[in-house]
Amino acid sequence: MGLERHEAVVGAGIGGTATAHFLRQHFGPEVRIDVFERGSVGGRLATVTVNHQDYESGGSIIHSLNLHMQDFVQQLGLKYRKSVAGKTAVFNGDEFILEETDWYLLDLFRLWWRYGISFIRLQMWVEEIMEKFMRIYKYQAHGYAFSSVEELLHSLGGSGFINMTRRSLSESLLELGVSQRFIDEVIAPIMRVNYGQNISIPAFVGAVSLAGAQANLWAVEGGNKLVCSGLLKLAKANLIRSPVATITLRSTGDYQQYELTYNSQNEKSSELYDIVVVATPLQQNINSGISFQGFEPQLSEIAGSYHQTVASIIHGYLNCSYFGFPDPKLFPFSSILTTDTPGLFFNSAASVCPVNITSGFRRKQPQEAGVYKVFSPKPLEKSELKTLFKSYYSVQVTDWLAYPHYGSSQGLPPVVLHENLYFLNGMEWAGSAMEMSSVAAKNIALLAYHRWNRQLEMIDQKELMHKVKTEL
Ligand SMILES: Cc1cc2nc3c(=O)[nH]c(=O)nc-3n(C[C@H](O)[C@H](O)[C@H](O)COP(=O)(O)OP(=O)(O)OC[C@H]3O[C@@H](n4cnc5c(N)ncnc54)[C@H](O)[C@@H]3O)c2cc1C
Ligand SMILES: CC(C)=CCC/C(C)=C/CC/C(C)=C/CSC[C@H](N)C(=O)O
Repeated sequence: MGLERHEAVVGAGIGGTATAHFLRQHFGPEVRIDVFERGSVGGRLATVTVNHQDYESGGSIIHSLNLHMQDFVQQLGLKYRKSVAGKTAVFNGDEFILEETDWYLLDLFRLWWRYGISFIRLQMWVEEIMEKFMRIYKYQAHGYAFSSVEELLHSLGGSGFINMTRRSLSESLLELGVSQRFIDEVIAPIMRVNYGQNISIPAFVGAVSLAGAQANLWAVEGGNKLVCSGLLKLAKANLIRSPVATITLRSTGDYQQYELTYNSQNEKSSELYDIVVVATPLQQNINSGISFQGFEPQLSEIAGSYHQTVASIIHGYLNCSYFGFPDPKLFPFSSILTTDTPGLFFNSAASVCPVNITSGFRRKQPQEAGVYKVFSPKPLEKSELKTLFKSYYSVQVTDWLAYPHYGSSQGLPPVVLHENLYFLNGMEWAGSAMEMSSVAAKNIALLAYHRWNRQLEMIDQKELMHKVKTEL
């Protein structure tokens, strides 16, 4: 056992890089932090280049109340990129059933006319959930940690939050008094664009998705993945660009460490660590390539699968006729959502802005060649591309195992895999978003710190609302 503590993070997405940053914050300058990455820093935060400009192909939008992401951007001296306004419409395969106009009051009136007060009920529901969710920042600022996702959610919203990870969104909304028509025509299209899934997903992730459809969204100038490379630097972590193959428990007397093996320049290398955080999904269809050895009993397999979503970035001319607008000059929408109509081959299509918006930037008009992002459950066939686009210059396809296939697992995965071995991505099973991984990262750094120092009173404390009010 050396004097210097060694800590490893597997995965350099936003979850892994934020973990490295928070580990440094809590454990101080003395520890060595190695971050392993088998692909690109950023993971599911990635860009593709079209016509000399970069566009987000993975995680793209951030909520104005996502305070960890905000804090990272400020600490790293990065800039906010606000989205450029545009109008949205909902397409059912034949026609637009809902169209946004230039007039806010007219839109409100139309919503009321078609759906009654469903949209007000929904807005209040999302606001209430957001308000409770935001308690996490206070708890984490006071140093409290949670040993499971369930404990964390319970501390924020009691059994109500736990139930929301088990009940479907549609059931919860119907109970709230939201109409079936509103669910089919508004909620389902939002779930399709954000998670490529339907209204049977759990209510909690449904609420996260609805928060992601609010107006106050932003992104990082230059690309969201800049946060990941920035955090690695800020953490003074060593980036090891190799896939981790095995994590083996090694014991010397009472002292336990984890040996990580990896390939470095075609040679097998290994290193011992005191604390390890796995910051990548471990579900079978993701194929992380990590095997766990020497654990008695063996670590159980993490159940569930990840959902395929294909992001196609297309440079071309939208076929407005397909949407019932023979004259593209009259096509007013920048974002097209779709209903859950059998046979509809795409989830959404939207004109997108590059990650660097210069002043005076304007969206391309539909009669001009523009850059569009189409989300679909499978790669688009040539005939489907020709349906959506009159003609195109290029198509860049990123075939993601994007987020949990909600409903493919009962319960939420564990955070603690072994004494000092942690798993970050269980949090995505409550809701997958950059901020959820960041919250999980802060939680694991605090948890690892308190468990290492035997400060058990800082873990899974009850009545935190009251405690943080009375603490200095
Ligand atoms: C198309 C798409 C759109 C999205 N849109 C949004 C959005 O608008 N807003 C939002 O907030 N969220 C969005 N998300 C979700 C968000 O991107 C993810 O929740 C988040 O990026 C997950 O980060 P992570 O670090 O937890 O995992 P990942 O980004 O998956 O990072 C895991 C990393 O581990 C690496 N790895 C795996 N195995 C090994 C190994 N054996 N050894 C070493 N490294 C390994 C991987 O290469 C990867 O880089 C979107 C996701 C997708 C796919
Ligand atoms: C964690 C909380 C409280 C809020 C996060 C809200 C948020 C930003 C959700 C985004 C969810 C998501 C996975 C969106 C994917 S698609 C995004 C966008 N429409 C696109 O076109 O890329």
